Amino acid sequence: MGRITNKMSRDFGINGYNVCTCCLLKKIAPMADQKQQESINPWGLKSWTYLSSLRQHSPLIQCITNFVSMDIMANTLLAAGASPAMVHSILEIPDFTPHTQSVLINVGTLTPDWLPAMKAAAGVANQLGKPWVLDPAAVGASSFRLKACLELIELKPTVIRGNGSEIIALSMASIGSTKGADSLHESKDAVESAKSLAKSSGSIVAISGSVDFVTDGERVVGAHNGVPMMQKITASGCAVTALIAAFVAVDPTHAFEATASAFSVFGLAGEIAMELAKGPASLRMHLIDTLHGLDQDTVLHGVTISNFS
Ligand SMILES: Nc1ncnc2c1ncn2[C@@H]1O[C@H](COP(=O)(O)OP(=O)(O)O)[C@@H](O)[C@H]1O
Ligand SMILES: Cc1ncsc1CCOP(=O)(O)O
Ligand SMILES: [Mg+2]
Repeated sequence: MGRITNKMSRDFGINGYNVCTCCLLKKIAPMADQKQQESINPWGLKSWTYLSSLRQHSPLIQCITNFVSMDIMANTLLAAGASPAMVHSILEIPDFTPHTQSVLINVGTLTPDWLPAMKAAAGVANQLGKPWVLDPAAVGASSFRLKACLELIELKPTVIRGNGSEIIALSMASIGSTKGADSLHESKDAVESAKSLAKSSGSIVAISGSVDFVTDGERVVGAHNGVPMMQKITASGCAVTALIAAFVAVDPTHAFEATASAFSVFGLAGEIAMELAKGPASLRMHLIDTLHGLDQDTVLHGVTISNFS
C-alpha cells in the first residue's frame, strides 16, 4: 500500500469536466483518519476514478477494427460505460470523427483499402487534439502489415498496445518468426523493446500478457490482474485496447495512468468472471457481465499495479 501523494491528488480532466482524486477520497472515506486514508490503494483509487467517470460521461469511441473483434470490442466498451461506434468508411470520417472522444485503430484483418481510412481518422484526431490508440494486431505476420503500422506510428498514436511479439516486431521494425495474432514471447521479455519504442515514437507503449506492462520510455508499471484463460478468448487483447482508448478518452493528459488502469480493470473483471466460468466461452460472457457490475469496493481493493524496475 502506498502513500497518497501530491501527484496523486492532481485533477483528472474529462473533456472539460474535472474529477479530483482528493475529492473522491473524501467521498469514499469521509470519516477516515489520515492513517486509514494512507492505506487506500492509490492505483485502485485512480482506476475507480476512471471507471466511474467513464460511466458518467460515456465517451464516444470510434473503432476501426478487425472483423474478429467487432462484437467483443463493442460489448466490452458498452459494459464499461463507453459508447462504441464501428465506423470505418473513409467517406464518413470528416463528418463522424470530430464527434468522438477517442479513436481506436486495429490492423488485425488489414487490407490495402482500409489503410487510408485509418490514416484519415488518425489525422482528424490529431488535428482536433483527440487521443487515438493503435493496436498492431499480428504486425509480425507480413511486411505489408509492418509497413502499415510503422506509417501509422508516424501519425503519433497516444498509446500503442500489443502483445510481447507485436511490441518486439514494431520496436525492431522487422518481421521474423510469427504465430499470427498470438504471442511467441512473455510480456516481460518485451519491456526493453517497449521502452525503446516509447522513446522513438513519443507514444505510451503497453504490453499485454501474464503481467501487463505500461511505459512512457522512462517509467514502467506492471498490472498484475487477469487470468491465463483470457488468452483463449479471441480478441480479448483487441477488447482491452479498446478499453484503453475509452480510459484515455476520459483523461487524455494522463495516458500512462489511464492505460495501466484499463489493463487492471479488465484483468480484475476476468479474475472475478473466472470464478463462474466453465471455459473460454462462459468466461467471455461473465467477463462482460462483471465489467458492467464492478463496484467501488472491488476496484479499490482488487486492482494490483506496481512499479517495475
Ligand atoms: N497468462 C496470463 N495471465 C493473466 N492474464 C493474461 C495472461 N495472458 C493474457 N492475459 C490477459 O488477456 C488479455 C489479452 O492479452 P493477450 O493475450 O496478451 O493479447 P493478444 O490477444 O493481443 O495476444 C489481457 O487483458 C491480458 O492481461
Ligand atoms: C484471430 C485473429 N486474426 C486476425 S485478427 C484476430 C483477432 C486477434 O485478436 P487478439 O489479438 O485480441 O486475440
Ligand atoms: Mg489473443
